Amino acid sequence: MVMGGDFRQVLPVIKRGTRAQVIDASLRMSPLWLLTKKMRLTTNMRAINDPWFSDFLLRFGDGNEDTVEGSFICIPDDMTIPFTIPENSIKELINVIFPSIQTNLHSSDYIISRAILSTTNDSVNDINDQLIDLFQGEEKIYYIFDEVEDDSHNIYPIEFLNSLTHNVIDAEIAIGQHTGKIVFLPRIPLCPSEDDMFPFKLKRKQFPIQLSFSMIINKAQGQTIPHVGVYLPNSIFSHGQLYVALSRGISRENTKVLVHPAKDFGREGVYTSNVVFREVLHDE
Ligand SMILES: Nc1ncnc2c1ncn2[C@@H]1O[C@H](COP(=O)(O)OP(=O)(O)OP(=O)(O)O)[C@@H](O)[C@H]1O
Repeated sequence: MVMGGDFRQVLPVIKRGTRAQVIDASLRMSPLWLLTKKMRLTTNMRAINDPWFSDFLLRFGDGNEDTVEGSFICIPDDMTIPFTIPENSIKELINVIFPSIQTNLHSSDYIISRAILSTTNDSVNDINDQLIDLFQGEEKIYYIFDEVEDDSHNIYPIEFLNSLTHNVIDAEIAIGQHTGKIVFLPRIPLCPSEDDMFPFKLKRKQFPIQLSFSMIINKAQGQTIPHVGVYLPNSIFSHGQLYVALSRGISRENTKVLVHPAKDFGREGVYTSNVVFREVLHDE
């Protein structure tokens, strides 16, 4: 069996887990780790043309970058969007990552090579809303359809009748091995699983799609984003989050960070927190 990974990146999520529990769940702590033959990939192919950027990623990913107050690292000025007031700064970040968007709305090459990453669904939704508002054209509403599983009485609710008008979305695949293919996306039933929010099981029929001009950092893991914006309205809170966000980029020039509000340490530069659990990186 061949496994691949980078312990500088975010670790498996343990709900409400302590640092010790999160570390304990890592493969690094498994007895299997000692029996594994390790091979190291040492060249960052994604950022091959920007050695400074590769080194910077490794420095703070390994927890070796100089810090202030234990965990705050300095982001070089040219990689930052100055924070003024929230609305203006976010607009500026959007303009830098999605320049001339009005003339590129229909270019899939343009759209798939850029994204803004953030920490919470709220900020992601806010940025997605601002970007989708820039698209012109007729708005169509596609209703979701909620039902309680095994509820046989509520057979034809209004939402269901509504759903008959637009049954599928026809879409063109923009990325990956099926690029260019036209596909029909139907609604599929989704059941919110883990959280026992309700005493019954809710089934929601909806289109399995999501705007992705902006996405949360964990969702971006594994992707290459040539023009990446990172919006940090609050501090990074887990191991490897800042590293995953910034290492999606290919160069210092095309990676922009907006920290809100930037913590003032009475010195030049924009500082943001970086969490590194050194125990998973080094045999200690
Ligand atoms: N040998 C190579 N030659 C040229 N480009 C490469 C090579 N290996 C990887 N790349 C490019 O580098 C980028 C990152 O590759 P890949 O997604 O496989 O890395 P990864 O280790 O999974 O990264 P991460 O874990 O950070 O997401 C991709 O754009 C890929 O095309």
